Amino acid sequence: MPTISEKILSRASGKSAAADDFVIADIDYAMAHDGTSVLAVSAFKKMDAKKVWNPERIIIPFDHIVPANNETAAKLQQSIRKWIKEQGITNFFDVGDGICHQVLPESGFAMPGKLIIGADSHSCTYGAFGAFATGVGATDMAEIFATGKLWLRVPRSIRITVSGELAKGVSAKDMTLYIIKNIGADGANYRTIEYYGDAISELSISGRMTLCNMSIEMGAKAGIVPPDEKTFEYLKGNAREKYTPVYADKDAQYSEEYDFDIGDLQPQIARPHEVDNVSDVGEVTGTPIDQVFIGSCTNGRYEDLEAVAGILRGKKVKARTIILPASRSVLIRATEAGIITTLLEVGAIIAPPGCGPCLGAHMGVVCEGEVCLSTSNRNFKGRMGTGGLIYLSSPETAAASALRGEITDPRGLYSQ
Ligand SMILES: CC(C)[C@H](C(=O)O)[C@@H](O)C(=O)O
Ligand code: SF4
Repeated sequence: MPTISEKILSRASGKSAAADDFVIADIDYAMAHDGTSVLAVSAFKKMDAKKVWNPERIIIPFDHIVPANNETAAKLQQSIRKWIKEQGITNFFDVGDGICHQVLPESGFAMPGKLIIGADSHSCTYGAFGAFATGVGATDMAEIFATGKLWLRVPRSIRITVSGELAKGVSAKDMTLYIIKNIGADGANYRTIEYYGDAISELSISGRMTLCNMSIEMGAKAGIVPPDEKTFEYLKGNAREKYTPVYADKDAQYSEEYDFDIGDLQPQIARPHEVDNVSDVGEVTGTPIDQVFIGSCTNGRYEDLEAVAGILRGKKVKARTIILPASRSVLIRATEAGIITTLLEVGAIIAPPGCGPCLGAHMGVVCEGEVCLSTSNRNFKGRMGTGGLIYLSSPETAAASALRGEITDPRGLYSQ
């Protein structure tokens, strides 16, 4: 009996497909950003393709190196803007609009039951809305641009059930890091993770995006939260088109099943240089930090900035603190709520929406020996600058640590 992936990929390929089958699927939406569109367009041209299959189903947000940091980036971005015009692609989000994985959901492209492919590994974020969404390389994207189709092996599925209530100061990111610690960085290779349980239902849409976003950090092809009232509420007046929610059958076959209880969960930290090198914050408390980065497609949303401002309000940061809201609309909302003023007053730097320091591109690159606490999703060696050490945490832990200039447990900082 089918899982969510089997159902979505059966619908998209027009045949009844089970795990391990190969299918050629029709893509609902395809995304490439400034980084990968350059390669995808070059492959598209090499294939001698002339016109994209459907200019309305291609989405191109510029987010990785925005605004352009040098002439090379400016030139590449110029060439993609030109191609977008030639092709009549309407869903173009230029510099400053935000990170692809934030912009797509905000713009109503991430819908239950859809098959969404992005030329970016964190495209699995859209699983937070019940879509089957995954990342591919630029040449696969070129094939989609040309034909609207992609071959896929239908993934086996893992069922993860999470129960219990998160304590104050402990959030979706801690839950996510804890799951990664237990599953391991390759523990879900080429699987779809389906997330269930009261702790998942309790998560906000933003929290579900954090969780699904990091499914790739366990090797997963996709991570899906079955859609519920919160999903439908978010999509009201926002969804691009009609959608049909897809759920697994009761007796669906899972390759592995895991149960977690997060009732006693402590804030979690991923230590350098692996995402699954996770411990309770208590084990690293007091580690001096040079920089705090709050942002990325994992934790740069309004809810994250609100949590950070709640901890920092009226105080002063000791570590340099760089904040990039995930999108223009996050920045507008945070501005209107006074959060941006609060963050500026505490001594933080607000940079324009985009990926920025997350991948060591610009606006917060670290050097040899520097320690950065980041709310992003990867702490690979050298990612934010050669020789830099990256710890990953929740926005709450990042804020508390910024205040002290060392890794700090955020619990207990609330009513001071
Ligand atoms: C640049 C891009 C291809 C890359 C990805 O696919 O994930 C980036 O977004 C990242 O997070 O490392
Ligand atoms: S914010 Fe970071 S992880 Fe997300 S898409 Fe950008 S570079 Fe990749």
